[in-house]
Amino acid sequence: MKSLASPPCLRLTPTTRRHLHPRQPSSACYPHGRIKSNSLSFSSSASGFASTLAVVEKELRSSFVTDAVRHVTGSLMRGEGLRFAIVVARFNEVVTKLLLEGAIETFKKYSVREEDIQVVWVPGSFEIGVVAQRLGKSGNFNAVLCIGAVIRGDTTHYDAVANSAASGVLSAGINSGVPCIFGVLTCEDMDQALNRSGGKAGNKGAETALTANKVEIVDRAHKEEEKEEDGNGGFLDKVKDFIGEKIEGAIGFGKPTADASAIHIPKINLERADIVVDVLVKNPNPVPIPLIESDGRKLVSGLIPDAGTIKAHREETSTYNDINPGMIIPYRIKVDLIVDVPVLGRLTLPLEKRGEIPIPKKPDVDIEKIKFQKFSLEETVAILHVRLENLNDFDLGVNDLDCEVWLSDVSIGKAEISDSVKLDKNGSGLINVPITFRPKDFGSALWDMIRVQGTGYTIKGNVDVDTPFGGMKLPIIKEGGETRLKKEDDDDEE
Ligand SMILES: Nc1c(NC[C@H](O)[C@H](O)[C@H](O)CO)[nH]c(=O)[nH]c1=O
Ligand SMILES: CC(=O)[C@@H](O)COP(=O)(O)O
Repeated sequence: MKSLASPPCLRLTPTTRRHLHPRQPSSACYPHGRIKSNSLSFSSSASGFASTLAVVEKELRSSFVTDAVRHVTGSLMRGEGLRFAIVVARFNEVVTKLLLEGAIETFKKYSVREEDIQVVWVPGSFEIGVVAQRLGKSGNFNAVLCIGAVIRGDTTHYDAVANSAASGVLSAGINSGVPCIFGVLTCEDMDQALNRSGGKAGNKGAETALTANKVEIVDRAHKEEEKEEDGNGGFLDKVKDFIGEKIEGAIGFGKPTADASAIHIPKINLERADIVVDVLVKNPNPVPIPLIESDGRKLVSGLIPDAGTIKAHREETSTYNDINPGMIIPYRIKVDLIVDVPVLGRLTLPLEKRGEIPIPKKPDVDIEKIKFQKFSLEETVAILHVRLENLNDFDLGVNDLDCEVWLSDVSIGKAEISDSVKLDKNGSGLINVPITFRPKDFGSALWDMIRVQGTGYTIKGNVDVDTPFGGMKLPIIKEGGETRLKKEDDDDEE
């Protein structure tokens, strides 16, 4: 069996599902200034965390330091619109404060807006990873800077803290899908640390900010998103889904869904089938979302919702050779709709529908008899009693019939009906087709033939039928049949 690879015609009918998630105040999304503890994703529901987290949360509630950020002004270009979190260890604060200042100074140079920087203090470098991960997963930041200073003491404690900080930051990046930049100094002594926090070896905090602000970090995140739109369903797919759920829950932006809700076949014959697909796009967001394109083929574009229905811009034709009555042709429709959702960004909504189109067998046709109502050389009016037999395993509704009729070898004219008749599956039905002609035009042969009681006939034409799969025009033909000729008042039941 062959399959129609793509739909000949797409009609897309998106509908709306609005206000499922009431919009939250925007501060929940982009907090700035002194932040209320409930505006973060940290919550008391995180009871599964070790007691260290309780310490961290206490720190968080009491110690969001944003005053320093408030002093950051200016507007360069590159970092505008990027959002960063900075997790800073309070341990060795004399050093970490300088590192933080260096980081913020650098953001300032890169035009990151103060309201787009969130500073979170944690007790020590050991706690940085867990908080960085939660900030990364919040979906609110392009990158998370991790700042700390581990300075060797007398015991091996240094190694434990330094290694844990490094692996914690690494895990945070991997688990959240958001770059977590390692800005934790690991020094032999305080001198080394001060040299690296604005002293003669520079400021590692500033370098960390630079790394976070580097275009390739942000770009890399975008590229990964694009890859995800290929529908690979990889790691980033999951991350994005996760973020999507979080954001949906938190601020009301959610992933739209698309489904092929109905398939119509408005026209089918032995040469061509038109398939129309109704696509239902549900937009759970409180704002319209732009539908960018579908499958790179620009089938549709517009806002969902806007006026309600978005029409497909083009048709596609697939050729399927050797269509024969009685066949069942499988089809598969595959379209990727791409939408732009606030906060979540570009999402691909893959759409696939499979089905089967049966090609009906044309009805058998027979002129059972021809009854003459008016009988003269000038004008003869006859009723053709046409029996149609449905050879299919489904009902047919006959809506229209047009045909040309030959008696013997003489074409007596065209006839049509616009009555409806239902043919049960494998059943038959009778249609009365009126026809008017002038025997005079056909010479005496036809006239003689009409006067006898039976004759050969040919009928050719088309019937418009309704099937469970849509309306179709089917050919009818009967060549050289035999029929009885009757006067109107003759006994019908004979
Ligand atoms: N010694 C250093 C620490 N130690 C503290 C730990 O980071 C952690 O807060 C504590 O063990 C509770 O879990 N932290 C640093 O940042 N730098 C150090 O030199
Ligand atoms: C970096 C540290 O772990 C340090 O503060 C611990 O010092 P000590 O090894 O002397 O206990």
